[in-house]
Amino acid sequence: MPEPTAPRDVPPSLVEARDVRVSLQGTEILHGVSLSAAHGEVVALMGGNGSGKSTFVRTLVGAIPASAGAIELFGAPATAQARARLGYVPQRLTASGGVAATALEVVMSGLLGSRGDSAGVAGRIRGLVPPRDRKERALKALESVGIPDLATRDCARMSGGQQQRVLIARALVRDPELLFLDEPMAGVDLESQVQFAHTIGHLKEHGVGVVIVLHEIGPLARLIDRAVVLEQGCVTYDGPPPKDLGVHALPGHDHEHPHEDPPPPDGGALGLEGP
Ligand SMILES: Nc1ncnc2c1ncn2[C@@H]1O[C@H](COP(=O)(O)OP(=O)(O)OP(=O)(O)O)[C@@H](O)[C@H]1O
Repeated sequence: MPEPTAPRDVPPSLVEARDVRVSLQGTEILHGVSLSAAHGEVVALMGGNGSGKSTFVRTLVGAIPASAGAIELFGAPATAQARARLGYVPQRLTASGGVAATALEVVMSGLLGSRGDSAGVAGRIRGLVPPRDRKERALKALESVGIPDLATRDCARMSGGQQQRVLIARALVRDPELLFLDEPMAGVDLESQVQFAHTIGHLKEHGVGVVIVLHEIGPLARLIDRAVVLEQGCVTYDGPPPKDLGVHALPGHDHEHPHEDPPPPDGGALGLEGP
């Protein structure tokens, strides 16, 4: 008799969304969108303005309900407890929201209501982060995005790039296993982008999954495992980012470059149309 086959040790996807539909104010915005990300995988979510990227991310993190489809987190249907294991940096938010707060305070606010300690998820389930540990963890998170020296600086007096880093630190302080970032590079200078790429590389090495909305791949090129492209609420591409064609051939690249030849009428290698 043959030996029973041992189950294959395939780790579940950190996020698995299947045929997700979302309607906002009576209009269907997402028409059956699927996406997955595994441990250590960096997935770029791309597409033109209004294609549904932010709506999709907000649905995945539980900010908007899906009208149909399935969302699994860590191999099981998404629950509030599973969502506590996520990090999320929304689009175009200023770090302090106009209220005077230091970087340290903003990052520490990421721990309010979260459960955790230095033991990570296991600790999160055991209890709240003790107040005495919060400052230390917030400082470590600021260090990981390269701005420990700005800890006591008022966020309202920081540059856009610095504020963006504070918000990323606020997401990281929760020790997320899966991170959603909505256009974290928008309005951020090249130095900050390089620092940001370094942070993402570090997370990737530690098995964190990252879903990141991008228009420009920039310094992240070497870290991105897969690109998923949305067009009018549907996925039109899901595969490796084309390596040999450079940033300008990537889906979602909708900036004009007058010094370059116009894109081919079929929209290039991925069959995407320009703006
Ligand atoms: N609260 C809302 N109510 C109704 N429609 C909305 C709402 N939020 C977004 N939409 C619409 O949903 C569509 C997708 O918007 P979304 O912000 O998800 O696109 P996006 O791909 O993230 O765009 P961008 O690249 O400009 O950020 C757009 O047509 C937008 O007008």
